Amino acid sequence: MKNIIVIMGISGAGKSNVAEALSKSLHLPYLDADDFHSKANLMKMSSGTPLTDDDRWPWLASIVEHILNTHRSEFILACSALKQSYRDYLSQRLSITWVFLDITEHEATARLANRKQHYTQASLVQSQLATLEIPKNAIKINATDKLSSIVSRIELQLKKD
Ligand SMILES: Nc1ncnc2c1ncn2[C@@H]1O[C@H](COP(=O)(O)OP(=O)(O)O)[C@@H](O)[C@H]1O
Ligand SMILES: O=C(O)[C@H](O)[C@@H](O)[C@H](O)[C@H](O)COP(=O)(O)O
Repeated sequence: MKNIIVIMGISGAGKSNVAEALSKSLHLPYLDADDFHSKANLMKMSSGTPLTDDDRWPWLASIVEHILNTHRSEFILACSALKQSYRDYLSQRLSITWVFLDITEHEATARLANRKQHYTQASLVQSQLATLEIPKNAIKINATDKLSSIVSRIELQLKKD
């Protein structure tokens, strides 16, 4: 099975930033689940409407298919993976190490309000937190630490596992 490190958490937790930095540090390819959303999903999120399970299943399926169809055997993936059922689905055909970026509503809302050129609305943070089922089997990281400290901590934990 392909080995994937998934950086998960709500919108604004820092998934894309952390996944990109970790990918550089570990010299592994990086994928962002954001790039796999359909136009309909993007329009929904742009208008501040939360996605439903029905919106997310085909999206998650397309990510798995993409990974299985590439020749690389290891990836870093930034993906919200908010519910345990989504994580179970991704784990069916991929061997996954989970990294959970933990962030408060206040901090995530402030970050999204400042983040430019992105479709996600800060108003989605509440529904993202309501949907989030905190993983039990993840490397848990305080998302407000410095990016370099986050990357070092993840690398340390990966060595222990
Ligand atoms: N560790 C961090 N410290 C401070 N700001 C951060 C940190 N990680 C991410 N950010 C900022 O927070 C915003 C959201 O980060 P991003 O990686 O896009 O999150 P996500 O992919 O989870 O939505 C961006 O503007 C980013 O620059
Ligand atoms: O499952 C979802 O509701 C979405 O995938 C969401 O969690 C994701 O976070 C968006 O793609 C926004 O993108 P950012 O996470 O990069 O803000």
